[in-house]
Amino acid sequence: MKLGFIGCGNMSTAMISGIIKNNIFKGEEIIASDLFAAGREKLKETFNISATCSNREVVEKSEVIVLAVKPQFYADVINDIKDIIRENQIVITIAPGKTIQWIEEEFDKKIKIVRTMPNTPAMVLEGMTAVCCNNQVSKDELDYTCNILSGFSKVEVVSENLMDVVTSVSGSSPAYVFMLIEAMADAAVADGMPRSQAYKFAAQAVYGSAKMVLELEKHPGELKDMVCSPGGTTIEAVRVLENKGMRSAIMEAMKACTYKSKNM
Ligand SMILES: NC(=O)C1=CN([C@@H]2O[C@H](COP(=O)(O)OP(=O)(O)OC[C@H]3O[C@@H](n4cnc5c(N)ncnc54)[C@H](O)[C@@H]3O)[C@@H](O)[C@H]2O)C=CC1
Ligand SMILES: O=C(O)[C@@H]1CCC=N1
Repeated sequence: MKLGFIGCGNMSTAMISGIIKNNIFKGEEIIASDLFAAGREKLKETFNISATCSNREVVEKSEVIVLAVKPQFYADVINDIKDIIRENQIVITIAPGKTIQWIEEEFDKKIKIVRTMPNTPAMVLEGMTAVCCNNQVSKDELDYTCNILSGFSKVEVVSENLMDVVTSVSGSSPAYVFMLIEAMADAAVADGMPRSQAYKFAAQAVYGSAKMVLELEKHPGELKDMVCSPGGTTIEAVRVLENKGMRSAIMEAMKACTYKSKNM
């Protein structure tokens, strides 16, 4: 097996889906484990991968292993597999707050660790993943890992001290954006638009706006000014958003998120 996943939840599903769709690996080259049969059977049927209840089997059979369980289960999972992990295997972590130093200490041996922070837009192949690694990982091995991650996301190598900020700005941020879309749709519904149409209009506006920032290479403030006609409608909305503290609310929320990631 090329790739193994421990945990068959949301992130594993998103990652495996993209990796197979983009022909990085075939289903037959992937194995995944979960304590619960429902999760692993679903992945097995959907992607034609191998599935097992044994985390140790995943480690025995895989070149690269993704630890895709919640952070509070990392210690137990590592404890279960640490005696059979091999020096030539790469361990990919995706949990917030779990530093490379903490992971090395839990394994208690020299292993290759690539710490990452992906996000759920991976489900539609539009993820964003930050990556850093320990010095057991060679340049070629890091490139190989980044290529796997590129199956479902854009990938950028960052220094480890930015990983908590990454959690806030891309790992968790889809939740804030969904809240924005929900609020926009609620307002449209309040003014008479059918709900399904409201989600479509709100989501397409967010999607197109994000695309403008990425592709036009203009400052977001300039793009905002292009929408605001003098004496027009948009500046009225902007005035109310400033008055209600939209920017400050987002900054405070993200500071709380980063703090939590640092102190998990
Ligand atoms: N959901 C998100 O937006 C993101 C999540 N993450 C991180 O990814 C990791 C996975 O998150 P999700 O996929 O959302 O969680 P999830 O709860 O959907 O999936 C985790 C899976 O692990 C299984 N599991 C629990 N203990 C296990 C054990 N001892 N052995 C084998 N399997 C076990 C659970 O049954 C579950 O199916 C977490 O560390 C999370 O913080 C990272 C970026 C984004
Ligand atoms: O909420 C969480 O802890 C995870 C990490 C990033 C997104 N979800």
